[in-house]
Amino acid sequence: MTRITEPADGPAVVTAATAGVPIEIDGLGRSFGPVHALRDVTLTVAPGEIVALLGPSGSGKSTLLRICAGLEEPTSGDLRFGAVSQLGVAPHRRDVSMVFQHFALYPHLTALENLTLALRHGRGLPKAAAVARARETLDMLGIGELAARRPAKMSGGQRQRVAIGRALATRARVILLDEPMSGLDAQLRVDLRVEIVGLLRRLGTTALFVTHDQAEAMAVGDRVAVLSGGRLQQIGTPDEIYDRPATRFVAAFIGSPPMNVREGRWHDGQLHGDGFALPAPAGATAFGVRPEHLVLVAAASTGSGSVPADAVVAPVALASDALRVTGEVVVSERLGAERTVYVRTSAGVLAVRVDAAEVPGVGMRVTLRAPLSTLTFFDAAGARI
Ligand SMILES: Nc1ncnc2c1ncn2[C@@H]1O[C@H](COP(=O)(O)OP(=O)(O)OP(=O)(O)O)[C@@H](O)[C@H]1O
Repeated sequence: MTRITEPADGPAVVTAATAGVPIEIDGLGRSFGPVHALRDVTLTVAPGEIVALLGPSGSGKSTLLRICAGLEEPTSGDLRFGAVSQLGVAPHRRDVSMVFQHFALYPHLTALENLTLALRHGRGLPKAAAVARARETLDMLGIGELAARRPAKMSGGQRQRVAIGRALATRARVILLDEPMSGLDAQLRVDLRVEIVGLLRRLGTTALFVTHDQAEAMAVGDRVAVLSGGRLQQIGTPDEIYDRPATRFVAAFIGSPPMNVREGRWHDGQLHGDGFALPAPAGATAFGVRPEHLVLVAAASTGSGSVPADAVVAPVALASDALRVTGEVVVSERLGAERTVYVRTSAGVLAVRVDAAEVPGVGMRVTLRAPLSTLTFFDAAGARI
């Protein structure tokens, strides 16, 4: 049960959590004619857990969310909230609340009235209780001063805060958020996501959060579910998804820039490709290496002769290097404390993450190295070996 207390020195706060129910998505499929929007998706969300649904456009994220909301029926599989199947249960009979990409606030109502209406009609609260809950929720979101304002007189960020407030105010045990912050500017998105996560945690609501922004998914989700072509590629904590991608798709989708992936042919214990040959497990058809695992060593040729190959001292013993390619720096991008350097090698253009203090200039000849322990191998079906 959620409990509200009123501290002497501030707005009401929710002190107890665990209001959420578990969600079991069990072999869900959804076809639209020949289009398989979802294929055999199975995942469980724990009570109070936030799972981010991440994938490119058309991967099935919204369809999965709409099935959870009851706006769409699956073609196969089951959906349970707290062990109770929701198939055939009308949206308004499900204990869910949804936040859409577009605010969908009533334009003729103030912020307070928008929330109050949802609580009176959606949850059947008596007027006084609905107004009190609405005010408290606006305060929790730091927008109490907007209570009397209509949507037309709010900024986009304020409108979306009110829309999120309306969904959270209902205290539904499942909250579904469909790209709730797209359309807002970058800084506002970061601020708002911190607030949303904080609120969801305080309320203990089970949440599914759809986004195609991987940084947002990794920041918001206790776990991230990566979808591609209607299939669940992997579900795991942000660390698991990043450090141990289950498939080649996840490896190349997560990370900025993502993992460098190169194809080859395996024989005699090695993966052979254009410009490389590596010791590799049997069945490997591709290897991947994260940009931060490549060690960049200057190998420039100057007018007076060669610079020593290890002019930039690398903390990796040469003998253990599985990968060693040479090339030329083609782009160098400064990103805060780090720099991403793109190097054209015989194995194609590889992205390398270096400390911003290291400045390999464009046109510089460099060697890239990586020990075997940092390489990931994939089989012909794209699964990690
Ligand atoms: N009502 C529909 N009728 C026909 N096809 C549909 C319908 N809804 C979704 N689809 C198709 O199902 C697939 C998945 O769509 P969905 O909207 O779930 O993807 P998404 O990952 O949410 O994409 P986006 O990030 O662009 O919103 C797409 O190929 C889409 O065209």
